[in-house]
Amino acid sequence: MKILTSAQIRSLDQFTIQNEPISSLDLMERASNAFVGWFCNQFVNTRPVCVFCGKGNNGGDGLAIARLLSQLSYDVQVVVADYTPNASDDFTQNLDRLKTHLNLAFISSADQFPTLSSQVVCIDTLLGSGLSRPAEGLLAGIIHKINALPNKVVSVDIASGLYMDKANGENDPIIEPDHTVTFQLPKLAFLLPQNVRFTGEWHVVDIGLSGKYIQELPTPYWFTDKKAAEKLIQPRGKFSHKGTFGHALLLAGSFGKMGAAVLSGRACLRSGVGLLTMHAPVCGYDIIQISSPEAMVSIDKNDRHISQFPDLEPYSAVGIGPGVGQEPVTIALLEELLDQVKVPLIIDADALNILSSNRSLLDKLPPNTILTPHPKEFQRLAGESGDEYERLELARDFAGKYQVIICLKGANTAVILPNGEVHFNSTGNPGMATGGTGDVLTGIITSLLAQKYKPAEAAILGVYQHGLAGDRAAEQKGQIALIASDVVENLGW
Ligand SMILES: NC(=O)C1=CN([C@@H]2O[C@H](COP(=O)(O)OP(=O)(O)OC[C@H]3O[C@@H](n4cnc5c(N)ncnc54)[C@H](O)[C@@H]3O)[C@@H](O)[C@H]2O)[C@@H](O)CC1
Ligand SMILES: Nc1ncnc2c1ncn2[C@@H]1O[C@H](COP(=O)(O)OP(=O)(O)O)[C@@H](O)[C@H]1O
Ligand SMILES: [K+]
Repeated sequence: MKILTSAQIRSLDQFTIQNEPISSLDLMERASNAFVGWFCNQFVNTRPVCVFCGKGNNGGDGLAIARLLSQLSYDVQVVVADYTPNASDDFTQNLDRLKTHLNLAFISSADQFPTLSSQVVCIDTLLGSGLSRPAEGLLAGIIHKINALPNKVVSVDIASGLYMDKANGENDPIIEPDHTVTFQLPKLAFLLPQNVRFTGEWHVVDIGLSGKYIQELPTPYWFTDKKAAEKLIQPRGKFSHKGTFGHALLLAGSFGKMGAAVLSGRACLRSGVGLLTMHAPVCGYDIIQISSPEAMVSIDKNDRHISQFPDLEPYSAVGIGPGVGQEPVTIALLEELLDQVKVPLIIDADALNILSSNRSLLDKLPPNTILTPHPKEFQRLAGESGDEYERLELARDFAGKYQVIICLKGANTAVILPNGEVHFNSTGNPGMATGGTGDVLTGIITSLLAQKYKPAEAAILGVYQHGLAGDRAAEQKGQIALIASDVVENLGW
């Protein structure tokens, strides 16, 4: 799915209105119906509702939603923030449709904020995608009052006061909803951890905006949903054999960190590779042979750290990093590997830290190498950034400069391609914030690279499947009990 800017959404609304064609009032009705469909599944009609409306089209949605909910026997109260004499046309028309039926108040001061029982569900339609400056005055006052309530709050399209596609100021008044129900497409703001308070759980409802026009609109930002991910999976042919699915080489582990090697090796095997060879220091031999009988082992001359790699000729992809440490012998190995490797490569964990402290190696990265930093590793690699929008830009610059693919890990891991595209992941959960889950991801992506998935596809699909396995694991064990091995065991293709 694409993620568009607020300006693009505006032009998409306009295109749909002109070309479907549909009147903007009817489109508002459709959007409001889509919201009400979601709302009725979430809150039964014994819950009273208070809709807070601005005077733009988001507020127009609010008025239409109030009418539709009252027709469904919800007890509905409407509060309009009278901050401007200028209301949008569709707001005014919806006000006419509503006026006579409902408990409706215009307020011009936050002191007139109603007293609400804690059962009341607040629907926030003060400001939507048209936000052009931080909320202030009356709107800010109402936002603060709503945020101070213990009540459930649902924002329509986007929390009032939150920009869709750029950073807010630290003290901007913004609604802190329990849910956001957004129209048609996810918004960039929802995908960045700094906005978590201002999104709650978010949900996308279809309002039938032109799919053809969405296809035409250029954007660097994408959201990898189930449909997008499943399209990337290559089915296995009936006459395929293990040679069809490549031979992966994983360089991983050191004394005390052989678990990282085992986790990435098992994830690699569970992701469809034909053959796997794991290269490890002497201390890892028994551990790998016993824990991963399906893998072959190549043993280093060094007891505790890897210092060499086998002849690369048989391998179709190489993964390096999980648990390798940063000993001088391993730094030398990485340099030699970068000089020699001709097949797709993924670099993770300590191998990334080696790149950060030996920056001349960055110029040796083969094009389309995949780097999988968590935020701290990314900061070591690329430097500080003021906020997460800036960090995204930094990552795009870095990916372009070195022609590499960056998987910036976290909730909604962002896969950033050399051409500047950013693909946000839709799977995964906080149960995965536990040691070793990153090693699992490295194994999965190494496996896909060995099977000749294009590096960009291997990164996007690998990140998706990793999160999906984490979600399945969390269903079984719960998020708190989840460990990295559970992610491996729940890989399913
Ligand atoms: N036909 C359409 O365009 C559709 C629009 N829809 C709704 O319309 C919303 C966008 O409507 P609008 O563009 O009217 O935007 P808003 O409802 O966000 O209202 C913005 C209006 O207030 C002004 N404004 C912006 N920031 C302000 C601030 N801080 N303080 C005071 N005034 C401020 C703007 O100049 C603009 O006139 C969407 O979020 C969505 O809810 C939906 O009904 C779907 C169809
Ligand atoms: N809150 C979260 N929601 C979704 N996924 C998460 C969350 N926290 C961590 N993860 C995922 O777990 C993995 C953690 O990787 P990493 O930090 O490298 O761990 P380790 O080094 O211990 O293996 C990443 O793939 C990341 O996307
Ligand atoms: K809103």
